[in-house]
Parts: sequence; structure tokens; C-alpha cells
Amino acid sequence: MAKQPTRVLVTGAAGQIGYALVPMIARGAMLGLDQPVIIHMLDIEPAAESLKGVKMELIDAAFPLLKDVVATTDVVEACKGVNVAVMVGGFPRKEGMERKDVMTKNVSIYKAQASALEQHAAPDCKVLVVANPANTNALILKEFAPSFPPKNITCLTRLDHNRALGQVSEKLNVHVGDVKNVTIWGNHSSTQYPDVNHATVKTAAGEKPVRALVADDQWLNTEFITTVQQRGAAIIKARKLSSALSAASSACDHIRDWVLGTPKGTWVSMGVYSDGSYGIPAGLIYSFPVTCEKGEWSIVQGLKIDEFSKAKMDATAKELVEEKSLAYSCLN
Ligand SMILES: NC(=O)c1ccc[n+]([C@@H]2O[C@H](COP(=O)([O-])OP(=O)(O)OC[C@H]3O[C@@H](n4cnc5c(N)ncnc54)[C@H](O)[C@@H]3O)[C@@H](O)[C@H]2O)c1
Ligand SMILES: O=C(O)C[C@H](O)C(=O)O
Repeated sequence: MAKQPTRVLVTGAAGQIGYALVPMIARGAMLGLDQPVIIHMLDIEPAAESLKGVKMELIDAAFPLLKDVVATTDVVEACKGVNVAVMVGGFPRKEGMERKDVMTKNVSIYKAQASALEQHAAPDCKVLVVANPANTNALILKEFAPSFPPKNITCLTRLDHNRALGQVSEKLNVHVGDVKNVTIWGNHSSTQYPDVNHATVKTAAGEKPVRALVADDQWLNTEFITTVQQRGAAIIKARKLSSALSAASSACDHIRDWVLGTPKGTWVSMGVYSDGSYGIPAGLIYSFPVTCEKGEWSIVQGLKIDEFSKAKMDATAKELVEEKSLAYSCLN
């Protein structure tokens, strides 16, 4: 029997990530090649014409999996019955700005959209916040949608995770698909901690630790970390626009693994509600290594954490605590 369509909301759909993301969803990159979808696109009034154009293009592309398109500037209509919500709507960072600089504008959007989602989305809707500051926007959304299960509200750090895989693959001249189990800890910001201590590479002789293969702790502990932390800024400098195709692709990876499960023996990074694991304050949205099964993520437990890592994990947690209070001061 044919599957029922899944309703996927993309906010900020007329923007550059939205424009890259909606065709990926319609082609099955997010939910699978056998899963029909209905895409709900939300943007604001000044972008209404452009949103109409995106809808026209979706129709023109004649995607077999795309059963319908809702394009609207009405948040209630946009949220009605959605099973997955990808929250991209907001303002991107420009050259020279820190993520904190976009906080005032963006957190108030997430406060306002929380109640629309809570009231009108499917009760088990899975939410992914992409707009920056992603962790704190997700936290605000969670706090202002109190009946939503906290486990259903996440933020995107999969892009950072994929960037870390990419850097290791470039360094070792191996295919990125053979590298796994890097971890992004903490905030989707320049304090994030990309950790390779448990990462491995598939070789003809079996899986080998990344640290041993790279054999350059100096590089791994300095340049590798800063390259991943600063990759967003490097792309803004090069493109004069923030990352879009890689953000859209990573958003598909995030939802696909959450819904369909992570491969056996592989973990990914997701910004999720902290339960206090690894000494990270409970109640933050913090990026952890997770595995997913049957539509649920679980934090990977029992990883050995050395002093170098612990200090970096705590520093990014501290930034999130500060961001949370800054966000609340912006909302007052
Ligand atoms: N987490 C990540 O890895 C990651 C990666 C890249 C970009 N981002 C962030 O994603 C966000 C979007 O980036 P972009 O490049 O697509 O920006 P963009 O400016 O091209 O698009 C954003 C869209 O959001 C719309 N918008 C603004 N307020 C809205 C509201 N209240 N409701 C619905 N839509 C609204 C705008 O009209 C615009 O069309 C930015 O905050 C950016 O910093 C996050
Ligand atoms: O860095 C930014 O502001 C954009 C985005 O979050 C990214 O990481 O590319």
C-alpha cells in the first residue's frame, strides 16, 4: 500500500537555504525515496512574491514524491498538521558579525512561532531549528511550547559534524564516507568543540583511529578545531553569503537519521535537550553524539573524556548558559 504523505514545514522558505532545501525534500533526500511529502513553506509578507516563485518552480520540477505544496505567510496555516518542521526563518549573519549579533531579531521569531507549532502541528512533530543562534532559538522554542515533548526539539550541528568529517578526509586523503564518529560538542558557534578522539576510518585492514592515522596531535588540537569552528565565517567571507547548500544537505541528513535511524556502529551530532550527560548542565540545547532508532535519539554514553576535551566541552556549555540569559533579556 502507498505510504501516506508526510507534511514537512520549512520556514524562511524563500531564503537561500530554503531554496536549496525544498527540492532536496521533494526528491526524497530527507525522508526516503519511497516517502511522499507535502511541503509547507512559510515566509514573511515582504518575501511573499518570491515564495510564490519557489512554489511555481516546485510544480514545474514535477517531483514524483511531491503530493502538494502550501506556500503561505500565515504561520497557523503553515503549521497545520505538520509532522516535521525545519525552522530556517530568520536573519543570517553577515561578514564580521558573531552569531550573538543576530540574537535579538531571531529569538523573538522563535518565541512567536513556538505557540503556533504547539497548537497546530502534529503532536509528535519533530522540530529542527537551523536559524542562528540555533541552539538558543531551539531552547526558546521549547520553553514557549511547554506541551511539546522536549525530545522533539533539536537544532542543527550536523553541518559542523559533516565539516569535521570533511576536514579529516582531506587531511588523510580518504573518502569522507569512510570516516565516522567525530563528535561536535556544544554550541553551533565558534566555541563548539569538534572532537576526533573516538573517530575512525575504514581501511583495508579494518577500522583505525583517526588520531593514530593523522599522527599529528598538534594539527588535531589546533588547526583542525579552529577550521571547523570558523568554517561558517570562512564561507561568508568567500561567498558574501552564509552557507546554504551544505546547510540544506545537512538538515536532510539530520532528519533522515532521526526518522530512519543511524547505521549500526555510527553516531552523528545533534543539538538536543541536555539531560546532564557528561556533566553538561541539564536543560540546555547542546550538541552531543547521538544514535537514533525508531524515531528516537539517544545520547551515546560512556565515552572517555580527557581533560583537554572536558575544558572545551565546559567552555561551550558556559557560552550557552550566557546566550540563554542574553536571549531572555532580548525578549523582555
Ligand atoms: N545551523 C546551521 O548550521 C546554519 C547554517 C547556515 C545558516 N544558518 C542560519 O539559517 C538562517 C537562514 O539562513 P539563509 O541563508 O537561508 O537566510 P536568508 O536571509 O536567505 O533566508 C531567511 C528567510 O527567512 C525569512 N524570515 C524572516 N523572518 C521570518 C519569520 N518570522 N517567519 C518566516 N520566515 C522568516 C526571510 O524573509 C528569508 O526569506 C540564518 O539564521 C543563518 O544564520 C544556520
Ligand atoms: O556561520 C554562520 O553564521 C552561518 C552558519 O551558521 C554556518 O555555520 O555556516
